[in-house]
Amino acid sequence: MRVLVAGGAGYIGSVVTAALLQGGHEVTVLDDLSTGHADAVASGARFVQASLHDSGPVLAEVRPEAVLHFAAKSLVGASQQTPEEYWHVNVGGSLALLEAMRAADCRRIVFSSTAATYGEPEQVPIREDAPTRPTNTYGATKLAVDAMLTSYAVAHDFAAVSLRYFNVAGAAYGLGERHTTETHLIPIALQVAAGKREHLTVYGEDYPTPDGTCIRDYIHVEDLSDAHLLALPAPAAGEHRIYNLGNGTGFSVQEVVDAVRQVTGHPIPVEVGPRRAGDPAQLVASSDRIRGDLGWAPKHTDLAGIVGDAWSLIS
Ligand SMILES: NC(=O)c1ccc[n+]([C@@H]2O[C@H](COP(=O)([O-])OP(=O)(O)OC[C@H]3O[C@@H](n4cnc5c(N)ncnc54)[C@H](O)[C@@H]3O)[C@@H](O)[C@H]2O)c1
Ligand SMILES: O=c1ccn([C@@H]2O[C@H](COP(=O)(O)OP(=O)(O)O[C@H]3O[C@H](CO)[C@@H](O)[C@H](O)[C@H]3O)[C@@H](O)[C@H]2O)c(=O)[nH]1
Repeated sequence: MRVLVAGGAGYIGSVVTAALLQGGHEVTVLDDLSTGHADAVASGARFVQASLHDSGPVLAEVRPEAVLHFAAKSLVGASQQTPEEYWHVNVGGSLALLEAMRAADCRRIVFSSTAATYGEPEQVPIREDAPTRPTNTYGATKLAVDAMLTSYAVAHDFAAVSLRYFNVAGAAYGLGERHTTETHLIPIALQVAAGKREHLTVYGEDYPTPDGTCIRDYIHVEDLSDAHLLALPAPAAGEHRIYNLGNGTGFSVQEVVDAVRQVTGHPIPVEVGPRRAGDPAQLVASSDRIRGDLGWAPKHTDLAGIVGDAWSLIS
């Protein structure tokens, strides 16, 4: 397939770009490099530096058969400080991309949605039919794009899939997390192990969880990438599917820190700070729907293995 990968210079998009190339697809990456890196784009892909808001001419020229849409602002904490940026990029940018697709007669899309669309869950593991009540602006913007995709499927015959990722981690194809200002738990803990930071701050230990720290479901980026390749051809025209993607096992912040200590052999000094605004206590996925529909199954479910793959790029 001839595909356009929006946000393909970022962490997850660059891994999926490498997998698409390996699968024989023809790939153009569109990315404004606001948080991505041109050198993360695999050499077999064409790279165009452009914003989602200016995607019209790019799609008109490339004429892709499908789009994989990773481009977004994606930090829970920052979305509470500068919500306008999140609405502008995530919702305004996605609308511009969908309109560029319509103009180029491209109606197949896989979108990076998130566990943050659910908010504080009533039940774990979280299924796709759980209530969506985001506790932060980031989740609200992603939920708005999910709704946009349903409308475009109904009104404009789009074939769409929203993949609601839980916490993505690990590395593949020599590509890992590389954010200029890192905010994610595992890379920060690894930076402490590598001596690049003095300590890790745990954001709250008064949550209603067994050890008081937040619980998340960590999914390996390679398993996530497999899901994209399965999802790409799956929906029919007029269909919008939603799939959760996680391992189905929750680990607390404390357990992640312990795994990093074990994998790296370094002490990880920890300070306890206040809660981070917008963080739900517990997010754990049920991925039964994608397992049943598409036969997806994660291969890397062991936390130490996921941490070890990320560490191998740093150490
Ligand atoms: N990392 C996670 O744990 C996680 C979990 C759930 C969902 N997601 C979603 O997955 C996607 C990829 O996340 P990531 O961790 O790889 O983030 P990332 O920041 O590494 O990648 C995002 C990419 O999009 C590009 N981009 C941002 N705004 C753009 C714009 N207006 N026009 C063109 N390009 C733009 C950035 O330059 C970057 O290369 C995001 O949509 C994110 O919301 C990530
Ligand atoms: O220095 C740190 C960094 C994080 N945390 C905690 O660790 C957990 C994980 O945080 P982080 O790695 O920042 O990921 P999330 O905020 O859970 O968000 C990720 O996972 C979401 C899905 O669950 C995605 O939607 C987001 O895009 C992605 O950034 C949270 O409880 C944080 O409070 C700390 O205690 N200290």
